[in-house]
Amino acid sequence: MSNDSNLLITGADILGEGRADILVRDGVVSEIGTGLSAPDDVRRIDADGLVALPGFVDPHTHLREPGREDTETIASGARAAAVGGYTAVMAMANTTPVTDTATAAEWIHDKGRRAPHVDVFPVGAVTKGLAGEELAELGLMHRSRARVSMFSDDGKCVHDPVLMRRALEYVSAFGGVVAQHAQDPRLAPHTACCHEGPYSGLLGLPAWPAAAEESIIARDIMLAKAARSRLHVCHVSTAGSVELIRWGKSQGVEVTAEATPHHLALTVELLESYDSVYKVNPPLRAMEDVEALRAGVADGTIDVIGTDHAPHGLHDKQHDFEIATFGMLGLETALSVVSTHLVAPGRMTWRDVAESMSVRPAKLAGLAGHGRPVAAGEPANIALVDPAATVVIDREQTESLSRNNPWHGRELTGRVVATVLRGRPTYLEGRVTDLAEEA
Ligand SMILES: NC(=O)N[C@@H](CC(=O)O)C(=O)O
Ligand SMILES: [Zn+2]
Ligand SMILES: [Zn+2]
Repeated sequence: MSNDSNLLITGADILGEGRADILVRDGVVSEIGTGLSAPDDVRRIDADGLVALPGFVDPHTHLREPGREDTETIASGARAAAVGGYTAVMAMANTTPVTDTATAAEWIHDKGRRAPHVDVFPVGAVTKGLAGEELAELGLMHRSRARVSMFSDDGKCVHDPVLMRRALEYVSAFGGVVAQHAQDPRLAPHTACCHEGPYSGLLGLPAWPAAAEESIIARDIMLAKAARSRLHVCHVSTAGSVELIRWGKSQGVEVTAEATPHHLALTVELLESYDSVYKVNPPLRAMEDVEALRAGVADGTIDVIGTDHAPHGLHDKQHDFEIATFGMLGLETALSVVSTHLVAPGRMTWRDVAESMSVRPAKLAGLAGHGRPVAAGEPANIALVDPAATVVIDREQTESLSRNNPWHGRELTGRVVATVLRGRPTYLEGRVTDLAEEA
């Protein structure tokens, strides 16, 4: 009887550094070499011309379950993740109800384990109900079955410095990390939706100044330093933020940072269309910010690339720009955007992509079975990428339940061809694999 987690991948270019076959037994890489063979009943993937990378780990995904299952479920988000080459995703806490208790975290964790296409891990809220007033049960979430070690009020900023300090101190006891959505709510209130600069004036849209992000990052770096704790900065968007993080690292502060594919490629000029698909938090910035983010990713100041996949329904997006919801899809297109804007121009190697999309996000979130090298003895979590393929993105061709795709109609270079989770293909030949929900 054939085991569906046995696999032979032939002729893959591992990290873009040399061709080899990859033999998988019982979900684990058993051998890497040339001319490997396997019994006839073992599934084969011909990876001629494809680059093999460790399966991607998204440190920042919004699934909308529980609460808005019309826009994304754990299962649909998991399928979209498989299309994008992901084998693990961190599910943000801003669901309804919020993931702010051990019970809620275990619910996501258990449901995530049954989603067969990707490993889903809950992020815990920092404050109860994301209200920014009282710490959530951080310790209980960590000691629960879900073993939460990453905490975030993402969507909202933990703006009270005393609360932020306590959160950092609290999680340092168990090596946890606080992931901050850096937005000072006085400098950039919820109405702010356009990068402050010539365009906010020209378009007459409420301005979101760079200082609203940078002042929180500067403050949090000082708090993390004093607490000797770990700070992660979500979706960094300005050149000044990159400078601050570079400085924090040079001081030995344990600060990590994330950039999204959209902030690495798209700019504020797109808001001229008033198309709400471009409305996102933090907002699309100027080209000099994009350049600084790219340089930050290339030199490792920005540790990880996170999608901030944020599905929204038509009814929430189809409004005037100022009242539409914030956020854009990202899981299915992330690799293609990174390949087009960073790998093809020579700013990043495939090894660098493996670091920022798999190895470092897994470390950040404390995931043991992910972000491991493609090597014998390691779990067979692998993304196979065709670096030469060009794709024209079509928002209707998606596993997501939402359509707020800012890449619609754009041509990108490089795409995921297959995703393997513990030896089982979750995505192959342009299709998500039929896998039964686990019991
Ligand atoms: N990025 C967004 O614009 N939206 C996110 C929240 C967030 O990441 O801040 C969402 O949950 O929709
Ligand atoms: Zn956010
Ligand atoms: Zn987010």
